[in-house]
Amino acid sequence: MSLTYSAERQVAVAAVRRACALTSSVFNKLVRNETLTKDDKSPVTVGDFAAQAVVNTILSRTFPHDPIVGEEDSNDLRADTGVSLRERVVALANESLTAPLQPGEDESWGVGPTQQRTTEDLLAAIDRGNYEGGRSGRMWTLDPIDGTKGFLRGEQYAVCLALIVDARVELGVIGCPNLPSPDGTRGAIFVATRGHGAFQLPLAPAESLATDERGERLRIPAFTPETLNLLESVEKAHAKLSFNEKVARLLGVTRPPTRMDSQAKYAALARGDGGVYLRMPVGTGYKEKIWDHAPGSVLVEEAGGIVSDSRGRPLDFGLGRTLGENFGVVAAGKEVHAKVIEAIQRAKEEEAKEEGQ
Ligand SMILES: Nc1ncnc2c1ncn2[C@@H]1O[C@H](COP(=O)(O)O)[C@@H](OP(=O)(O)O)[C@H]1O
Ligand SMILES: [Mg+2]
Ligand SMILES: [Mg+2]
Ligand SMILES: [Mg+2]
Repeated sequence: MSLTYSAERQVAVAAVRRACALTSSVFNKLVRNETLTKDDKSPVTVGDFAAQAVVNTILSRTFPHDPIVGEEDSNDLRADTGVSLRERVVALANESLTAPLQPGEDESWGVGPTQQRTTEDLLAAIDRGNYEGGRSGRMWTLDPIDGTKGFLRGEQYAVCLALIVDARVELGVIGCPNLPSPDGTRGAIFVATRGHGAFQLPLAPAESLATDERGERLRIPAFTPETLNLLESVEKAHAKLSFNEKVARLLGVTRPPTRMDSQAKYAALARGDGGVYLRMPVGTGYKEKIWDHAPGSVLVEEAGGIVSDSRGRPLDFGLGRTLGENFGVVAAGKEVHAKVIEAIQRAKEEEAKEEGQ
């Protein structure tokens, strides 16, 4: 029987919930100069930095020896020009960390309000995410805001945290503050532990909810070509959407794709809102990051699906901060997955012919 990782699950869910509350409140108050452009030209906001400080601080209280592979680092905040940003990040992180005990939190796991932290404490907490990753041992991987561009547009984004042990993702938590539910509300949290299923929980649990709440179990349903559709990125620079069109046609898909930012795509797939997540490289040599796929992959696998690269090879989380040699990502239910891998091969042949003409 696989381990249940119940302490890790409790702590990770609590940390992601606190970070989601933080990012939601930041969005409503965000001003233009609270966003920086990183060296790779991608945006990062005070919300990304503060959420990483909060999650890493909470993780480090209960698991002080676990290394963390986090997306952000404090270099830009430490630079002189970042003074006001730095102060905002510190205030936001402290507000979140010192907030009273939340429903669903269990102090016996070391989860709950903490003392105010100094600026240096919080910058150091962000930099706890500097671990290089690797094949052996325990490590966490954190994307404090996945889909920063979606976050800035007021659309989908996710706070994503996973525990990886010996290169295998054992636990994944994805908080989606803006994800709509059929009942008209917004926000949900998705949790999966390897061997123990995938679940959806309320983002903000009711006061009465027991701390060991399991939530609603998720299973990917069966699809026909008529009910199938693709889940894909909003950002054209992140995935080759023209290739997705070819694959959809070869699969006989008639419904238009659902475009959404972040690992909310994996969450949507796990609960049956869309049948395939397809992400093909745009051809710039970009290597996918482990924090963009670790929690989503265990969630979909525990919902009965398969996650691989576009050639059908397993994603390798043991190569460091990136997925290294993997080429693209395909996530889907078992039957659909096999058909997609086949369709990708045919789409590649078509493409080669077109290019040869
Ligand atoms: N050229 C590129 N190709 C593929 N993914 C990219 C990319 N540039 C950035 N990304 C990643 O795409 C993620 C968002 O995924 P999606 O397109 O599914 O919304 C970003 O996460 P962040 O927003 O956390 O930086 C970033 O890591
Ligand atoms: Mg980013
Ligand atoms: Mg990301
Ligand atoms: Mg991010």
